[in-house]
Amino acid sequence: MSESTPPLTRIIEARLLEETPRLRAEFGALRPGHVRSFALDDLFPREILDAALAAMPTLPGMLRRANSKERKFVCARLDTLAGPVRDVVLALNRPEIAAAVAGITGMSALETDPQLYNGGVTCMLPGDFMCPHLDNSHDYARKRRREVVMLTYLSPHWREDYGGHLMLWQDHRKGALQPVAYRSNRLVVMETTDASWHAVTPITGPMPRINVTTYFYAPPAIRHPVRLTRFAAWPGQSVRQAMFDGEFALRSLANRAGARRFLPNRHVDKPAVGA
Ligand SMILES: O=C(O)CCC(=O)C(=O)O
Ligand SMILES: [Fe+2]
Repeated sequence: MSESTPPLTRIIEARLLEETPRLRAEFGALRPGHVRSFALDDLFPREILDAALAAMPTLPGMLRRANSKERKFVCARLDTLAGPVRDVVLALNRPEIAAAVAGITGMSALETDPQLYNGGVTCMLPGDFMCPHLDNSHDYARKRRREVVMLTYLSPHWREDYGGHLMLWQDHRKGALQPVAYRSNRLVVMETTDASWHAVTPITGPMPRINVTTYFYAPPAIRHPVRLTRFAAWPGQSVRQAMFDGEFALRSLANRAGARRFLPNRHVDKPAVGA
């Protein structure tokens, strides 16, 4: 831990380190048909959580993604976040936290992403959801493979019957479902492999579901084919499945043809961490 470690990072790191043996057992070893994950509760002291919740961006300041695959608000610009929220985002995206997560998951080295590509604050409203999907596999430059996603759940007083739970499947068509409950002040780490399908069940409660997303990456020397984000329908929805498969095939084709170079990127305009 260096001199410049933010105090909030020290708090999160301490929580991870004090529960490492339990979390290591929960994450477990590679097993066919299983997505490895762990959940850590009571992450932040009450006053830090309250300050962050009170300073959340308003919905007009966020970007709406609403289609048949997902419905959510995301904040793509770190510099628009109020201090207490930015502090939380930055405290999580630190090498000390990546190292603690590496110690739990057994991954040899995990790196942070100064661009916070696809990361930051997400807000889902009643009725919002994310269909089963595989996240895309790399950082923005496609130099480093994503190893884990870290989800920090913040909304207070969440009840089980409010929905918004994370569902994991090793293979969305065959594997057994592994539910991970959305709970206030809970941190969830999940491996991001070619088979770690996951979804967020529709929000049925009366309040927004707030989450901070952080990704950790393997060092660039570890090569792996690029995978784009891929959605699947909920089991039994065959028409929607065909639609999603068609859309994925088109997107993959456009990607191979190099279309990405001509598309605007909503993430690179974020200031680097510490800048
Ligand atoms: O919010 C969650 O629990 C998961 C979010 C997710 O899977 C994503 O943003 O790709
Ligand atoms: Fe995801």
